Amino acid sequence: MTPAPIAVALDAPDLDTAARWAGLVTPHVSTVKVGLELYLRYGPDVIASVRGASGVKVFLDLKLHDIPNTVSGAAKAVARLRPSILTVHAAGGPAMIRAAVEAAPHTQIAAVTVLTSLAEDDLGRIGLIGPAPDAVRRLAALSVAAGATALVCSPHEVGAVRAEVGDGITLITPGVRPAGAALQDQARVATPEQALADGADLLVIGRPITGSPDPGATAAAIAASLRRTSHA
Ligand SMILES: O=c1ccn([C@@H]2O[C@H](COP(=O)(O)O)[C@@H](O)[C@H]2O)c(=O)[nH]1
Repeated sequence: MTPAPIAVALDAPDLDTAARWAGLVTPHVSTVKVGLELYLRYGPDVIASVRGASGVKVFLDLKLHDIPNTVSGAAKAVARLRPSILTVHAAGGPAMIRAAVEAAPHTQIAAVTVLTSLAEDDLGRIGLIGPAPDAVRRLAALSVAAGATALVCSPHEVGAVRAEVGDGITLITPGVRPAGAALQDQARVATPEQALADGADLLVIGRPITGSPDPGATAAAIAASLRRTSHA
């Protein structure tokens, strides 16, 4: 069975838990995601631990955001770990995005547009001109022009972003919640089935899987539901 286009966010407090979750979900999903919590605690070793023997793709979600020279050095430092995807903030601007792209030629650079935890009325407070789909589309276009080949946006904007950037760009959506699941700190959300139908290539799902009593079974159930709806 082809693994589902899901990146499970391994936001765990310790490496054993993260490696255990990775082992449970990797038969069912294409990718596991390492974020700030795990990387800042354990450093580069975490990548080999979660990759394990399965060879699952590892998405390194560090959301780099600094001046171009600093981001270039940081991207170069982690490129040797061969993550499949590395994130930078689109708000860092075109020169910064370009610096990451050039520093990590074997890793897909994904630009994070507007965090999925931000609601429409948060945008003005952080100086973004909304509404969210407009802000996301502007940041998406700028990022692709700077060389990013992947974008992170919420499922709410994925259709508009696809129309803006075309088919060759990988669209990644966090803010994914199975029907009835708690939203927690996510604001702009949709179900896995809806996000995929609207054009997402990779769904980021963390706590609905890792917080469930059986992460392997939950990942398998979401993967099966995606297969059913995409063939319907
Ligand atoms: O806009 C963004 C960018 C990244 N994330 C990350 O995705 C996961 C989501 O986890 P859940 O438990 O499914 O909420 C998490 O690691 C974030 O750092 C995001 O949520 N939104």
